[in-house]
Amino acid sequence: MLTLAGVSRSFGGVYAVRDVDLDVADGELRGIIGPNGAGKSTLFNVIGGQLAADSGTVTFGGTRIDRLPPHRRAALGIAVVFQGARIFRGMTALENVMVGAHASFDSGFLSAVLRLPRHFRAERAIRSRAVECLERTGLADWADRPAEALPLGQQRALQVARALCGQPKLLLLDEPASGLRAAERERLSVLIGQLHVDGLTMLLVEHDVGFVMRLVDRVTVLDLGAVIADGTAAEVRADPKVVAAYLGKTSEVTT
Ligand SMILES: Nc1ncnc2c1ncn2[C@@H]1O[C@H](COP(=O)(O)OP(=O)(O)OP(=O)(O)O)[C@@H](O)[C@H]1O
Repeated sequence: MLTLAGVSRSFGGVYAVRDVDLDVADGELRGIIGPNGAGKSTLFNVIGGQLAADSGTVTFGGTRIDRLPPHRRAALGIAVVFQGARIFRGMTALENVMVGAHASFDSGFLSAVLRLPRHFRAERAIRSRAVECLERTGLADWADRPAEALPLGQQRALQVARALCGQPKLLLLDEPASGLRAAERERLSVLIGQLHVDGLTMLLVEHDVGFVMRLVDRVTVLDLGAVIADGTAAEVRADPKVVAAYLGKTSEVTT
């Protein structure tokens, strides 16, 4: 479904991502790990379109996407959950999720302004889809609460719900577990596991190695921008290159 071939991106002459090849199959949950500064976020942003690659190609569902802006990639079915709790304050949880659906509905600006029936039909459809997404992420009881009143774990789930509301084919998650307490982490892990069972293709970039290893089908390990290992959790854990990359760094491969 997603293929990267020879993707590189540098900042000021220093490679953040270097000659990366990556193949994510339909329905796969792929983890991307690596020590601090390994290039995980840069790679994530190159796939989502927030950063342009200097060279290489990114193909999604057979279409070259590496020159497309983020909104065009979103329209093709790539949804992104960024680092940190990016919620719309002053809006309810339900409204936050509804925002995620607007990209995939074309009710048109003019009909919205003129309040045409088509616009109302679209709004109703968006609302009911958003309610489903809240239910799917365990947030139904929070629907009418201001988004900022939700605990951090629920705010993360809300970001996932918003992404799901656009009915993506590929969900990109950048460090979704960061800052969460153990119980919240566990709930998020169950949610991602359930989406995987439902068949959603996901790419999980995460600092917390243990969180990734328990969840994913395959793990890709980056170090200094390059892929140093790719395989099942057990294969990657036993790889001397991976152990060496993590030695003396703040993250522990065994956590
Ligand atoms: N906008 C930028 N400008 C300059 N250098 C950058 C920029 N973004 C990333 N880098 C550099 O690119 C390298 C990879 O950074 P990146 O944030 O992708 O790594 P990471 O694996 O996500 O790290 P972390 O786990 O600490 O978030 C680092 O050396 C970083 O300093």
